[in-house]
Amino acid sequence: MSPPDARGRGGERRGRCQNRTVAPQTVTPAAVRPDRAPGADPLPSDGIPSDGMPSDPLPYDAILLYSFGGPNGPADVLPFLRNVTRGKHIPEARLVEVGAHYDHFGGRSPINGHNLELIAALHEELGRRGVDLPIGFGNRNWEPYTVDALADLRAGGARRVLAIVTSAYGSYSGCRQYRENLAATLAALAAQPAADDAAAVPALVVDKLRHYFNHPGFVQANAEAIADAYAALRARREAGAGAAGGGAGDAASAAPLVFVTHSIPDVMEEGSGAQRPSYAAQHLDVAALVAARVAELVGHAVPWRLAFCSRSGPPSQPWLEPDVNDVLKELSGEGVRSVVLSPIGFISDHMEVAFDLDTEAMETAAELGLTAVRAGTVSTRPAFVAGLVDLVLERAARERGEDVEPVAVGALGAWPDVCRAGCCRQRAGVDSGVPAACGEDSDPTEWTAS
Ligand SMILES: CC1=C(CCC(=O)O)c2cc3nc(cc4[nH]c(cc5[nH]c(cc1n2)c(C)c5CCC(=O)O)c(CCC(=O)O)c4C)C(CCC(=O)O)=C3C
Ligand SMILES: [Fe+2]
Repeated sequence: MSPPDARGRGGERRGRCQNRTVAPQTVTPAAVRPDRAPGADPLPSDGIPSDGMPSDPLPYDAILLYSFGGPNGPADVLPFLRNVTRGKHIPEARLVEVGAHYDHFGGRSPINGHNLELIAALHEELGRRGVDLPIGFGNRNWEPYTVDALADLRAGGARRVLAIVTSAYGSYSGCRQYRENLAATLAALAAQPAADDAAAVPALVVDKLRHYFNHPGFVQANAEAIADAYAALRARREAGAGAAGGGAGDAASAAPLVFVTHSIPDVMEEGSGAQRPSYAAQHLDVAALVAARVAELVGHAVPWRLAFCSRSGPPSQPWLEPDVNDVLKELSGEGVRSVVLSPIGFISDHMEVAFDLDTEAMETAAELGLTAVRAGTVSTRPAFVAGLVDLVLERAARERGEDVEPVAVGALGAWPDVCRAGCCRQRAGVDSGVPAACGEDSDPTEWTAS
């Protein structure tokens, strides 16, 4: 295997002082707590929601699971990559490199399958609460496309749709990019039927669910997945303890927790922080919460840090650091023998997780002689799914004019239902002029296809 520098990750960027580097942190159970009273947990650990959450979805008559998309077979890989990178100044060599990641997995991404599983789980949880809503599935970059999903929902009678974006955090990539694509989709949808009988086509209004990284369901599901990973690590160390000698279980307890998320360019990080705490600040907040909850679940403090993966763009452009592979080297240099990796930036095991973590970072760990266990994503864990349904019903209640407080944990507060003017620009302070739906700075006609 080639060294990490040859893979274009880390080498050229090390020591660049303008890069944002997130410092290592340690948290004990007492150090960081959710900012709510004990006993007021709206989501108990079994993931079954609290009493008192209304179960009326009106005014919404449909949900859209709105995601990134990924190739469904080898022939899709290059056209998908061209869709993703159009106008983004990603070097051609990077496209070839990323295309090869998909080749390792039969030319397909697991992302669409995972999103379909999430939809099934959402249907089940809604059903448990007596709610029957159609859920469409649409992607920004590949089939099934959002325009078809919304056209289907409209044909089925939907008039007001709540979009659940599969990105938990706010940044251009996880927020405004989705809103820009949605505005374009709604414009296309509005144009589509006009040729036949415009007057007969009802308006379709689409709202977007607020970011949910600091919702208790997301925090709880991540903590449970990490606690499972610590149990797996302990079992592995104990299985090897005969050869290695005593104390292996203790070594597993002390294993640091490395949270991993998608890197973004520094300018995008600045843009994400213009109206609300930035992308990196959101991750640091939720990481502290999750680590505190993990400490409760596993019964000991867990030292943690935040690392980044999946950097692209030219080497001259600074992106958030440190890279996960560099963090593994650093930990190894500090004498650490085992680690838990938690892909807290992603809600399911798609290609970034399958390749950048399970393949590449695991190779780095193996080279260093580190025992590494990768925690699961929130995926269809009950706490996460119930949390999303709570968020949908909570938003519906507010849209009906009811006085329902948005639920959030941590220090940053709930994200606004409607994005603030100028939020999550691609470059801090630069208005690209591209219309974006579902924001205070959106023209209302941009989230209405009529
Ligand atoms: C913050 C963030 C998320 C999390 C939020 C969210 O979930 O939306 C995310 C998710 C994803 N990113 C994905 C794939 C890709 N991202 C790329 C490129 C980029 N991502 C960026 C950021 C993010 N990306 C950025 C700043 C770029 C540079 C170009 C640009 O400014 O847009 C490229 C181009 C090649 C490369 O450069 O790697 C690909 C192929 C897939 C699908 C994986 C699959 O197929 O399973 C998913 C879920
Ligand atoms: Fe990406």
